[in-house]
Amino acid sequence: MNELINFDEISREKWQELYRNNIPPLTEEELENIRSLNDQINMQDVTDVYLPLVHFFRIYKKNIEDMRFSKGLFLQKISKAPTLIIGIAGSVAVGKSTTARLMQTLLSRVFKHTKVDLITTDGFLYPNDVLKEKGIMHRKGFPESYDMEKLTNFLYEVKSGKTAEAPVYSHESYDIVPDEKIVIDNTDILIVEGINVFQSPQNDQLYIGDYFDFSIYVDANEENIEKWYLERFDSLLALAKDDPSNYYYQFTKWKFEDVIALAKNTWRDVNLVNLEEYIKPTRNRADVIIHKGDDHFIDKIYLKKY
Ligand SMILES: Nc1ncnc2c1ncn2[C@@H]1O[C@H](COP(=O)(O)OP(=O)(O)O)[C@@H](O)[C@H]1O
Ligand SMILES: CC(C)(COP(=O)(O)O)[C@@H](O)C(=O)NCCC(=O)O
Repeated sequence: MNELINFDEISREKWQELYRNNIPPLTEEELENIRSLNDQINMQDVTDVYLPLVHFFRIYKKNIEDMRFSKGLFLQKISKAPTLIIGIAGSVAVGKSTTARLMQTLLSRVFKHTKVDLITTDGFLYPNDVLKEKGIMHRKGFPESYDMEKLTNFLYEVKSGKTAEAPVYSHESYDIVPDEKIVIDNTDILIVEGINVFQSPQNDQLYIGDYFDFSIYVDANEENIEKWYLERFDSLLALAKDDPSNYYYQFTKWKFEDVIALAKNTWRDVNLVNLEEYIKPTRNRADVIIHKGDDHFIDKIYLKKY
């Protein structure tokens, strides 16, 4: 069975055509600002793909606001608008963080006076000492390596309008950063990015999917993602070369072919297995799938039909 049967496949050309007329263009200066914030982004992707996506999200936003208003009339109680939460999922190294940062910038520009925050779910991984104690250090990124109850409580607090705190993970230390927190307060839109955002509950009470108002899955073929994983591994090594406190520093002393073998094995034995078993099966829960081809070029968009 085609697992994407529930989606309309839209080519990049058609997508940009569909939405072009509705889009107030960003100024050159605004585009330049986005580029300086995020040098990975191809400006053509911004105008052809991401701006239409932001405007598509507007439909969801309006729908949610109308529903809240109507419910308020029925209940004779007007409540404060809850934070809208956008989930962004996909494989390790597919480019979720890059997409999430770009969406954050665009949303806050297109919806003026809107506070848009971003957190990543790797902050909810158990710290390395807990993973070691549980004997699952080699399973980092798999469902059991996350404190899903903490993540669910965090999302509940955000939705309830309380001040909420998210822990922070660092690729450089390869661990949770002790005592560092991201504080979410009075946020209009929160983007939650991570490999596990559409995963199933660990018990019947918890389902984080209930908290997402709009969801995006970043997709690509496995050969490309492996390539991007290896390139990122390389960048992490380059960053680490003069910093003994960096987790990747140790590998900068290894022979080149041994480092490549380590990165390839980690991809094959950990991240690829995780992708096939736990991440890709959640793809059809997204409202929108962004499909990337070679060199991160977005070639197709899939929209959920029902
Ligand atoms: N649009 C893009 N163009 C070029 N490189 C990109 C793009 N998106 C991501 N990358 C690169 O691909 C690698 C993985 O991206 P990242 O955002 O870190 O992935 P994730 O958050 O999914 O693990 C990084 O090296 C990043 O610089
Ligand atoms: C911490 C992560 C699970 C987070 O994923 P990401 O933010 O890179 O998508 C991943 O980067 C990771 O460390 N995986 C474990 C195996 C490895 O060292 O790549």
